[in-house]
Amino acid sequence: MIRIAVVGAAGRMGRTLIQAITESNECQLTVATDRADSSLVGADVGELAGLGKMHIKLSASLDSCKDQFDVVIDFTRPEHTLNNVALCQQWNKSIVIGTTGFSDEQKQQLQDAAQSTAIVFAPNMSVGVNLCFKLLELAATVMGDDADIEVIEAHHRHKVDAPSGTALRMGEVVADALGRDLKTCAVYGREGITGERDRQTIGFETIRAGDIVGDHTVLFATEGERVEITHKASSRMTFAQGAVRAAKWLAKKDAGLYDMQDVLGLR
Ligand SMILES: NC(=O)C1=CN([C@@H]2O[C@H](COP(=O)(O)OP(=O)(O)OC[C@H]3O[C@@H](n4cnc5c(N)ncnc54)[C@H](OP(=O)(O)O)[C@@H]3O)[C@@H](O)[C@H]2O)C=CC1
Ligand SMILES: O=C(O)C1=N[C@H](C(=O)O)C[C@H](O)C1
Repeated sequence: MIRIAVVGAAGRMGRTLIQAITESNECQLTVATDRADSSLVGADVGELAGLGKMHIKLSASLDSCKDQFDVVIDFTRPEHTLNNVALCQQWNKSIVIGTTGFSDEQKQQLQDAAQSTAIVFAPNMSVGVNLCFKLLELAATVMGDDADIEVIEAHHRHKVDAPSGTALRMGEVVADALGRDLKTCAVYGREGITGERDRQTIGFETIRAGDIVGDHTVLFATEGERVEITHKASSRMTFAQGAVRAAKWLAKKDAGLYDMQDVLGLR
């Protein structure tokens, strides 16, 4: 049995992860934490996730539980994730990271930590989105520089980062396939007198509304036809099940920075 600690356990993904781990035969939830000042600390995490009593209390931090888990699953915020990575480094634990919104400097910190820690870091844990990354490579190669390329994403009103981590990764995949640097060719939203579109750019549009779980479309448009590659998540369970799959896979791995393409054998 792989013993799992879920951090951010009271959050949207945290609660879904508790459910997904409970449904897995090879994993066991042993630790769940959230903000130290949360009024939910001390609550039964099974009840938090709507599953009835599990007799595991929501803890204020990982410190007091370090002998009780093998792998951490973290869907929180970048600063908190980096703290948890430092603890995993110190205690020789593995970590699956779904958190998005990292700066380049923070991503470098993850890369550095992976010298001595096994990390799966992926902006989207669903099988479908990871399949789309492969389809995008092909579409970009075939449609090439003839196409105008736009990445459009929609998420719920509570999301705090934009564009989504998935949209940015989609942009990177397309840019890499076309030999472009996303840092210099990305255009984020448009307003006012923008001038005509530069074909070398990759545009990003963000929608935040209601309870949308996560929609992503990459549009390749030429004069005469359009190709659209779309993924729509209808339940957070798809991300949670992907994260549990990653935790099982990671438990047998040496230090390194991996993503869901590695976990799913798509590399
Ligand atoms: N890779 C993937 O497949 C997916 C990634 N995500 C990403 O996962 C992250 C979380 O999403 P979601 O679950 O919707 O967000 P939520 O805000 O619902 O959950 C985050 C949880 O982490 C807690 N938290 C945040 N900061 C700290 C901290 N410093 N110390 C302790 N606890 C903290 C929050 O507490 P509080 O509410 O008090 O701040 C909250 O309970 C986002 O970055 C999102 O983009 C989401 C879905 C899929
Ligand atoms: O915040 C979310 O909800 C999601 N975030 C991830 C992202 O930023 O790409 C993945 C998913 O689309 C849901």
